[in-house]
Amino acid sequence: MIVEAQAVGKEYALGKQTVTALRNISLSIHKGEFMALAGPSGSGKSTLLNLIGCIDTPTTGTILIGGQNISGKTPDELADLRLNTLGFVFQTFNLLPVLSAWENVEYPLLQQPKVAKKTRQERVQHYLKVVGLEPYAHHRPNELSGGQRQRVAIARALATRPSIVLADEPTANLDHKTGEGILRLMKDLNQEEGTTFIFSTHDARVMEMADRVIELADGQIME
Ligand SMILES: Nc1ncnc2c1ncn2[C@@H]1O[C@H](COP(=O)(O)OP(=O)(O)OP(=O)(O)O)[C@@H](O)[C@H]1O
Repeated sequence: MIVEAQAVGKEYALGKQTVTALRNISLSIHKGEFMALAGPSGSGKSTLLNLIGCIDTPTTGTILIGGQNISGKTPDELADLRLNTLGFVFQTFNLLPVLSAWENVEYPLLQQPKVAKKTRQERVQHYLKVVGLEPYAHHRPNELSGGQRQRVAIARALATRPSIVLADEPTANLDHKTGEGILRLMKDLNQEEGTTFIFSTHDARVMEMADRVIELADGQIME
């Protein structure tokens, strides 16, 4: 199993109140799975992705990534895991506005000292090509369309060769045709490189392409 959640719960403190976002989630994800998390708004999809992505920690229960319990890890070890094992595509893309498409994709690679300059440049070029953005390498995010920005974010998430890509609503904010292209691209990478994909979605096309759809409601997995 590449990802395991064991009886995971997550509560947020909101003023004096406690919001329960996830309750008793147990889930195993195989290496190479193309998996969708579905469910209504507020059902806990983003929360679960953030926990698997080590961006946040569960209130109760355990998450294992590649067999390793992440709650025992130091902040440095978690940063390392995020950098080397996980790729994250956020709904808002989170590109750095002052950097070009090329530099945005290169950025996480600069933090991998083991990747030599030549390899780094080949990787950036390769992934920009994979997402069809070679001609836009020197454009900044505000000089790109929404779909193009989304593709830069995907190239950036893939360039570090993560074994797991987490994507929060990868086709939201995109027109039908662009969304279809992005999905196809992710499915091809899944099949060619064996990358595990886990995404949250409301999109029926995404669910159709998935190997498995897990349905959340009110912070729980529906049977
Ligand atoms: N930082 C936070 N503080 C307080 N409550 C939060 C926080 N983040 C999420 N929640 C609450 O946790 C629950 C789950 O939210 P989450 O964002 O995981 O849902 P979602 O299924 O991803 O929704 P959507 O489809 O609208 O993105 C919601 O009730 C939400 O209001």
